[in-house]
Amino acid sequence: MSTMKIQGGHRLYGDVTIGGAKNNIVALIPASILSDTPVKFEMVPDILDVHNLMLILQSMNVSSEFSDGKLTVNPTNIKESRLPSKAIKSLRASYYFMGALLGKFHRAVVSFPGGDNIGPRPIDQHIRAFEALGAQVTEKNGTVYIDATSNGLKGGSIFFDMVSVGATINAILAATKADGVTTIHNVAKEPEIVDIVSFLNDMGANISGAGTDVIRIEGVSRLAANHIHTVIPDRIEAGTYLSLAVAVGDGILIKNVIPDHLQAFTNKLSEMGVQLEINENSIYVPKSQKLHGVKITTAPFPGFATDWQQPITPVLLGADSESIIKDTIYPKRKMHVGQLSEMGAKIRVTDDNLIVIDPSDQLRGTTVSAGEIRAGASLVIAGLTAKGETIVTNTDNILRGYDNIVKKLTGLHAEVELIK
Ligand SMILES: CC(=O)N[C@H]1[C@@H](OP(=O)(O)OP(=O)(O)OC[C@H]2O[C@@H](n3ccc(=O)[nH]c3=O)[C@H](O)[C@@H]2O)O[C@H](CO)[C@@H](O)[C@@H]1O
Ligand SMILES: C=C(OP(=O)(O)O)C(=O)O
Repeated sequence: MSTMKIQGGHRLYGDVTIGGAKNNIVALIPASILSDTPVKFEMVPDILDVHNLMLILQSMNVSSEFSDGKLTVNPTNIKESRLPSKAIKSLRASYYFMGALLGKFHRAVVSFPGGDNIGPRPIDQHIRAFEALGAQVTEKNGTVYIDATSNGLKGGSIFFDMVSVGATINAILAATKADGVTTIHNVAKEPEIVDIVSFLNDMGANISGAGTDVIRIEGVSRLAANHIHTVIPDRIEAGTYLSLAVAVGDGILIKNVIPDHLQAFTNKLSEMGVQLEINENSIYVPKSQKLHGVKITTAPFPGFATDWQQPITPVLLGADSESIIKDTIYPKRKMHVGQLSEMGAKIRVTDDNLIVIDPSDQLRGTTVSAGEIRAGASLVIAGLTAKGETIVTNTDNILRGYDNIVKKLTGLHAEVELIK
């Protein structure tokens, strides 16, 4: 595990370019095994999740090459094989191989995924989707066995109990090559879902309704990549740099963003009193003046993302009144709270799982641990605002999903160092 050393208390300035979205590429890579030809992506973030997905591909005899933000995946010699459980457990999105392998071979054997420690993360809705398509699903010793080889994979109707990004994408991956028509109700509408559908349709899939509550899929037998697919900008990384810019910036331009994907976040910043300059694909954050406390309730897209609640917390510590965060998606997602308290933040969790943030004096640097990716982002921003040195341990959790973070921070004149 690596460690990050931060010398806090300096104002930051300049510009930063947002990379491709983690939650987009981690679905696109498993989806690429459905193709009958090599697939190319650009604007691929250099994050540990991508490298671990490449290891999983390799175990299936799928070659991949990654350099300079360009990734090629060649699934033409794919073989069914045992997937490496260490890599599978290193990230959440390895569960997309369930849907992708089911679509490709009509069966899949995949261990339970890993990912962030943010409270219970069941996969019952994914399983419900596979069963609705005719698969039999069993679980033994932490491994999920999904099999539709006896009667084939057939289109069906899927009704989700709750809106789930992962279950929606897994259902799409499985149904794309199933026999007949599938309708999926109560689906997630995140931009990453709209993009994966556009990637699959571009290869010959027949999927409509992405971005609405119901997706309809007419199965096809062959997919072939015709174009290089560009990964969409990471709206969570953008929210992280927006937070940093408000917390400690003297004028920061955030480039390569889709402002529409950020509306819930930028609206909250405006409500706090931040005067953002929102352009077509960039946002300028001037030095902030007085900030007001706000109430935040996380929700599925287009609501305020759960993945933003921790990065925005150090900004709320600098407000002139109390703020309250209610995470409806992951009510127990609070790994940053104790660590921020160690730095002197006035922050607490109530019995009913609200995070209450009071105006706090200047934080002080100390050693804290990045319990998960967004808690880690929160601590990095806090460390940049704090007096003295902050050591963030367990930074592999941050490197799972933040592209070139040290380079980007030093580009903004931060004093940050990664110790491997
Ligand atoms: C790789 C990826 O894209 N990760 C994102 C994805 O995770 P992920 O896809 O795992 O999250 P979901 O959208 O599935 O989870 C939403 C809610 O549904 C619940 N649920 C989900 C599936 C299921 O079968 N049963 C069930 O009860 C979850 O516990 C959670 O409370 O969406 C989350 C919510 O926006 C984000 O925080 C993650 O960054
Ligand atoms: C929860 C997250 O990631 P994952 O689903 O990959 O664990 C996240 O990106 O904030």
